[in-house]
Amino acid sequence: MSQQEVTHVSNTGITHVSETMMPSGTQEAGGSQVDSPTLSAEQQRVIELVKQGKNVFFTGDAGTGKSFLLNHIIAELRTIYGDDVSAVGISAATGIAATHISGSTLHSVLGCGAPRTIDDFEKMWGSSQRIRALKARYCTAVLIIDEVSMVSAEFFQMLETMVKQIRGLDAPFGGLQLVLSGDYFQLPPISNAARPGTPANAFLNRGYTFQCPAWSRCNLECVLLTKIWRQADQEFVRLLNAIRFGDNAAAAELARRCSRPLPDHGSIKPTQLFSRNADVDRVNADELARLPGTPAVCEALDEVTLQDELAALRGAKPDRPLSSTDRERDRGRLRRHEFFRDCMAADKLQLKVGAQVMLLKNLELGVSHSLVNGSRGVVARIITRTEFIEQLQQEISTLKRKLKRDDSGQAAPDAGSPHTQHQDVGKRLDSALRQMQVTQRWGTPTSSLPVVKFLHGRVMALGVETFTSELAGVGMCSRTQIPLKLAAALTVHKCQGLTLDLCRVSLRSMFAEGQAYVALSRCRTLEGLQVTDYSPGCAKTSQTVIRFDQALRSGVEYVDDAWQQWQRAHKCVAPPPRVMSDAVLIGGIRVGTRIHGGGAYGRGSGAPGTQPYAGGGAGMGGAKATDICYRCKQPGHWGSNCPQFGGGQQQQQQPQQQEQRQQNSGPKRRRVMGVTAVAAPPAGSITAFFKPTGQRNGGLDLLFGNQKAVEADIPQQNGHQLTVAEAMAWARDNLLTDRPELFMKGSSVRPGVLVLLNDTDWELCGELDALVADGDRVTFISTLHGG
Ligand SMILES: Nc1ncnc2c1ncn2[C@@H]1O[C@H](COP(=O)(O)OP(=O)(O)OP(=O)(O)O)[C@@H](O)[C@H]1O
Repeated sequence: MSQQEVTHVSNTGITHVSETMMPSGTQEAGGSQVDSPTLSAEQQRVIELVKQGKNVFFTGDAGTGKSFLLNHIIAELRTIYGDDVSAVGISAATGIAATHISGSTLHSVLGCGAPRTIDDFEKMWGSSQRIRALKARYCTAVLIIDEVSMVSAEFFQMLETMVKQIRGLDAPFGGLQLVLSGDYFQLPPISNAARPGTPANAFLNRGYTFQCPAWSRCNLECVLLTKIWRQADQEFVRLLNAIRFGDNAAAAELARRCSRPLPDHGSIKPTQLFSRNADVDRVNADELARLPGTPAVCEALDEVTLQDELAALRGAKPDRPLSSTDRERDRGRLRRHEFFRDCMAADKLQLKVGAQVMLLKNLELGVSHSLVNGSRGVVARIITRTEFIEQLQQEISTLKRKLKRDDSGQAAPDAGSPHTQHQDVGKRLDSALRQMQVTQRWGTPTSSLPVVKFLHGRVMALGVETFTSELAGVGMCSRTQIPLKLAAALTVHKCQGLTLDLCRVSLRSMFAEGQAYVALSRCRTLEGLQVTDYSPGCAKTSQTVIRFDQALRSGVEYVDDAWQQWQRAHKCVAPPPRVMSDAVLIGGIRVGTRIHGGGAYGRGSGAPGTQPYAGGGAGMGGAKATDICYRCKQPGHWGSNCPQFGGGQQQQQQPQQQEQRQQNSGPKRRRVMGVTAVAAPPAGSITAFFKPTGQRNGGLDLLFGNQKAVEADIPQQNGHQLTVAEAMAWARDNLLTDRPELFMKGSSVRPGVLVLLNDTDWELCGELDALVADGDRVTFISTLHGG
């Protein structure tokens, strides 16, 4: 690889920001270039472990070459997996970190988006393409996660649970090989605080990955990189290392030594780093003013859509018609919504040729040279909307022709991997068609749009994109705007992973742990660094991270009780009011028999108070003829009964059962992560929900009277709140019709049975000791026999 010295050349002659991107990896400390960089022994050791198929986590100070090494690992894996690029999932915690390894964000690689509730993880089942990839191509392959310090414990745990379910293998991450890289002394995950009224299923994104049960299960080989490559000056390294551990005296000393202004480098401007967006915006505006000419002002198209309009757009039936007064009130609420103040895309974006910019959306994910949130570039030209549409039309015709040629087998002989290139073309075409649609709705024919030259050399005319925010029960706010932000100055959160030759760091209002360390460690040399606004206490370090680091260095396993504490805290959050009724399905598979009255009614389908298995309609397993399977996308059955996945063997419903179901009305059910959830019980009772989903012989359903699901009100045990262990024992004693040893082993479930508490892996909730409250749902899923 050759060094990619990135300079942004504008046609004004001004060259802003000199920075070196990670993929280069050919810099010696101090900045001199070497022709063929050699890996150090410790870096080489990591490569060997990866080649041996081990799950690996490597860490080290800022500048120890983690991203550099990852690029080498990716190259090695390419030689192992050849053209099958999708065999290696290349991801990072943030969009900008992903650009350093030519990958995508972890959210997009695994398809869960940025989750707001636990239910959002079900999106991972949403793409049949991704599921096929996870099940088949990824079977023997690798998932790479860079900047893993910014992935939360809860996120990591949910991913592990979901990947395991999707792949149908109980091994950690369903047997995927993991390569994790990051430095926990740098920026932590951004977590959300739970407040009274926060929904019980809100996703709070808490903790460091090493605090969740999945981490220890992954059996990671941990390697500590010790050689710092970014900085050669040992005095600089010493100060940075002290700041890493929260030494504010060292931060003060560095600030004093680097307080002088930087020498004038002519057209090359230092990158300015701030903790807060407001400072970044101010500096960017000043820098823009310095560029010649009048700025093009690009106005956003802001819209609000009421709940019933939204439902209609999504093909659903609105709940109830709103009066015109209510509609006006809701519209007002949406227009005043904070989204329009906080949206990353400005309402009036000012651009000039030569302006430094950063992309705010992931475009064309998964193609080579993906453009992602955080990609840096410079405005090369400004064109009108009409010109943009013409260019896009030409591009669309070219892409269509190319696709057609590929389809007819006339791909160029040197095409490398025709399959991958074909996919790239398809994705680019999709993206171009989408852009055409959105951009035609925005602005006027003479509105300005930028042509941007990105860091890896790609020049691209940008249309607009839509940013949205939904206000539950009211509607949706949306802003359609060019997905760019001025970037002569950056927030520290956006600069993690960069190596800079010249930078000016403001230490004002550093609010996060590791933030000052990240900012100060970007620069190669003391000579290239200017520090302003020192404030006492700016160097912050997490004590948890220090303890983890100590454990790592002494080779012992790190353990704390954060996991249990979060679960207890989460339980204190008041769940949203839920309505009790008797049996309604919302888009789910059906469902089971309700057994009232605890032990007395407990056994089998013929027990008093039970209702027979009731399907959801004319299709298989309760699906209606119009219901679409998420797995094969065919109508008439749900994923759990998909014939292509071994389902569909259960009997078609009897008319009597259909009739029974039509009579049911009540507990609202949703599909959550491939299982069925049920609404709250009457006050005073405790309800657990059992969903044995074994599919063939030996499946849990056989043990529960051959029922797909069983619900039960469990009497309070021994006067205290029920634990999952007690709920399970009760189920064994009262509901099981056969072979308890296939359900439980000792006081726990037998291996191969997954347990979810309120749709969350029970490991996140304290396993056997987790408390079950009124309305909680306990779900058992057999992963054996294709369950
Ligand atoms: N073996 C090597 N030979 C030459 N240069 C190297 C080597 N390893 C790393 N470097 C260089 O060191 C610099 C820092 O590397 P890199 O950015 O990968 O570190 P990092 O550990 O990922 O840093 P951070 O944690 O701050 O993101 C880069 O300029 C990179 O090219």
